[in-house]
Amino acid sequence: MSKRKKSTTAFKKANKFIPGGVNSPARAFSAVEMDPIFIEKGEGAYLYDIDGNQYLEYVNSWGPMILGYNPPQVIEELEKQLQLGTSFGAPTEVETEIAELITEFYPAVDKVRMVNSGTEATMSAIRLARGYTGRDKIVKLEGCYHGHGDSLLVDAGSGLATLGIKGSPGVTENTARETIVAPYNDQKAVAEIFNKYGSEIAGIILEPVTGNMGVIAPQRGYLEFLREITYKNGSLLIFDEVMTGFRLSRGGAQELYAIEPDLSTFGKIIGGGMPVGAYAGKKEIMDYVAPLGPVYQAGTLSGNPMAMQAGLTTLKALKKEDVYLELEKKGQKLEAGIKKNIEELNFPAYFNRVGSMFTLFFTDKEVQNYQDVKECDLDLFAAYFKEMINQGIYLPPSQFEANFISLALTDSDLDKTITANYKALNKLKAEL
Ligand SMILES: Cc1ncc(COP(=O)(O)O)c(C=O)c1O
Ligand SMILES: N[C@H](C=O)CCC(=O)O
Repeated sequence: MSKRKKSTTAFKKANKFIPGGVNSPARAFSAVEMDPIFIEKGEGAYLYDIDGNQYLEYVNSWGPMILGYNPPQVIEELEKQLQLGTSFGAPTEVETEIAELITEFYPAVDKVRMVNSGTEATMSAIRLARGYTGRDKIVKLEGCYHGHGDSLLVDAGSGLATLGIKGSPGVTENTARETIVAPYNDQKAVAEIFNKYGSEIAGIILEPVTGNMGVIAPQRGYLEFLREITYKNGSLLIFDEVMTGFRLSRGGAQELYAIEPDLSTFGKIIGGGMPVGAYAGKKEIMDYVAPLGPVYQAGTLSGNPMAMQAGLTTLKALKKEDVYLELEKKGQKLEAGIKKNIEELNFPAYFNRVGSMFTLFFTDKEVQNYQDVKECDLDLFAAYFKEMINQGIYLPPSQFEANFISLALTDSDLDKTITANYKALNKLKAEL
């Protein structure tokens, strides 16, 4: 890998004017003790930095770029919209079109409210759950990340897990007290919380398949259990599908596991690479939102036409018949290759994958919850990251994140990744 001198200079300058030099902590490369790489452009499965280096990449802008970078059909629609105007603060037909398309694939969804980020989506869903049930408490699961809304910044994954931040100053004790945390995949812990607080719980929010502590699938029966206990206690089940929506299947994790939540949140893919979020659910609950209902939520740029066009075009591309089969095939190939490497080298690593999301955990144990991820060898992860990036493979720079497979990846890209993975593990094995 050639030098990254320009990135280093750009990072130094950015640090003068931007806290930590980045506009989101997950980008800072803190856990891998490197300077972040400054990007010039993306094309298909590749990113190009300002020094002219090319990277085969698995971050997908943290999930949205399922079609790869710069998909021509999305660019074309964006260019058309650009000529018409970038924002009107008034309704456009494309907002209804995308909402209708979402309801087509999500039987649990009758109505959709668009916002500008996943954070806004989960924040608004929590407010709605509280307003609708007339209750204050929320249950969240350890290691799940739902953006940076106050109520959900407790034992969260992603950047907070990467930086070892348990909560955040600025979130009042009273707010944090209303959020009760349980370990992921632990039915007993949730049952105990409902035994104690059942009638006070507005809802439980979770990533149905986690990505923000790395990829972990729900154990058999776990989501069914959550559905039943919320139903019995009059609480809402909220699936945060910001990452998994239109990613694990067209109908997200709720289709994959055949569970209908009361509220769903979306983001990432539904904006096709433009800033977006959405919360959605059955008519009865969604009609509780203003202007029909008393729960207030608004946004100057909500339903922004550029974001809606990029999102709608992306979702239309994902309607094609074999798209998810193709993603699954790519996932299977990568999984088989990496697992073979681990086995051949007898390397202490554990591979989790659901559809086009995967994580290689640096532990010899099965990974089923946040505690298991925290016990991974994070130094070994950092060393692996460096070996991969030096071979031109750009992975998420934290053990507490998911890798994403895009449709732009070719067989030869996947072979290249498997070979790089072998070389990296082989080198690290010699140093263990
Ligand atoms: C599952 C999940 N929920 C919510 C969010 C917050 O989304 P955003 O970063 O767009 O605010 C993210 C990602 O950051 C996420 O992965
Ligand atoms: N894991 C986060 C979202 O999915 C990463 C994005 C961010 O916080 O910048």
